[in-house]
Amino acid sequence: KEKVEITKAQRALMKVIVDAYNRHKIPQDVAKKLLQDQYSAEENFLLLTEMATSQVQVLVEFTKNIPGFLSLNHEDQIALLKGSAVEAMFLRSAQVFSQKMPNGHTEVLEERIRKSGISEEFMTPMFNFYKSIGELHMIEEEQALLTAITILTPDRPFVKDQQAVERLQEPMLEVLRKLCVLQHPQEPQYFARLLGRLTELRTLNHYHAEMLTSWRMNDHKFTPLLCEIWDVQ
Ligand SMILES: O=C(NC1CCCCC1)[C@H]([C@@H]1CCCCO1)n1c(-c2ccc(Cl)cc2)nc2cc(F)c(Cl)cc21
Repeated sequence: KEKVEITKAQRALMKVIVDAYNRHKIPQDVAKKLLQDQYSAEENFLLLTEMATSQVQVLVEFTKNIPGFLSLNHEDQIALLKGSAVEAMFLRSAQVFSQKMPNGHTEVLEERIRKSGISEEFMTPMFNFYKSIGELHMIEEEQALLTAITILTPDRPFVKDQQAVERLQEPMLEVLRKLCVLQHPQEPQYFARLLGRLTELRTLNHYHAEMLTSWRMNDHKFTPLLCEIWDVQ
């Protein structure tokens, strides 16, 4: 039976990541807004682009707090942010969707999102992902570490020094692995399931540009930042 113990240094690393994650959380009010009123496809699209734009800004701030990130090659820093922004947005959306809500609220939220203007064909993969994240009942340390691990994916397009990124990602993976063993002792496969979600997240990457351009409305307007980050317009 492996005696798992998180070292002082690993606890310190986890604290830096969780503090940064909590400082840079997107306001949960997008869920509240969607629960309050029904919006037109145009209003929903505008809400999404506004939320996604501010989430990218928040993601940059969070990433700057990842120990060692700012010492990476500058082009690689951009490549990591550009390569992970969409996944970080879906991961954050899944975490917002999975948060504990009063009875019946999640169903209303799901209904509102299903009717928000997104094409039917993307609902299944998107909600399958949201529900698989929900089933994990992640604690905030796991959410924060998983977001940092997603950003520090070495094999993003155009990353030159992949080894440097691996050297930053590995300690995060090790802390998360230990945390999973300590947090879910009855479930030895929990860590593997968590990493499996990152594979599912990459498949949503493929759909996102089409999800946006097929939004049931004319004339899809994006902010300049989203044009940079998303492969749209
Ligand atoms: O704003 C959203 N997500 C933000 C993004 C930044 C981080 C915080 C959450 C969108 C909403 C969906 C309805 C129409 C308005 O947009 N959204 C998406 C979503 C994201 C990408 C695409 Cl292409 C389609 C849908 N899934 C969501 C799950 C949820 F629980 C909630 Cl509350 C909102 C969610």
